[in-house]
Amino acid sequence: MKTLFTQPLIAESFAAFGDVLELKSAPDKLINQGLCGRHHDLANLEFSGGSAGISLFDAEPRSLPYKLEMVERHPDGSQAFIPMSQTSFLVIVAVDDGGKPGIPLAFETVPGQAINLHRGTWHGVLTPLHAPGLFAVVDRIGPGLNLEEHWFETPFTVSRD
Ligand SMILES: NC(=O)N[C@@H](O)C(=O)O
Ligand code: NI
Repeated sequence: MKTLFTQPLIAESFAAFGDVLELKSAPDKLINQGLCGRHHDLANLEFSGGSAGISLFDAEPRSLPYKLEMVERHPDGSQAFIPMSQTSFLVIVAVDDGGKPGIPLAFETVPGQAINLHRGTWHGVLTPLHAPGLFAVVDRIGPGLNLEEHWFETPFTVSRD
């Protein structure tokens, strides 16, 4: 099996695939009598032919090295994974190469980071690395499957080093 080595999740490296949700160096605006900093409008959300929904995913934590067998994509909408606890998780994405995913990239988040996958981005399913694997997920609610899967002929091994 080919090995994919994880890299830290950095907004610039991830920009082609999605948005990294994290605090800026300073808030865009102070609100609530100055007691809250608003870090404003951090993600590009799309819900073609449907509407935005918020769900809770209670996912089993995985560990590295991780066997990556498939990726999927949602042609009609974006999908955000927002941890409900200060934990890190694994983010797998891949470019599209003529309707199939290219060689995936593996990112590890740090606590305090969340992601929003752009509409149609090939990605691994939600993959916590620690318990609790509780996430809020913002994605499209609407008609149709909005899901395309790709199972690799040979799985990849995802490793930290
Ligand atoms: N299928 C589902 O709701 N979740 C996946 O889209 C995923 O990316 O985890
Ligand atoms: Ni998904």
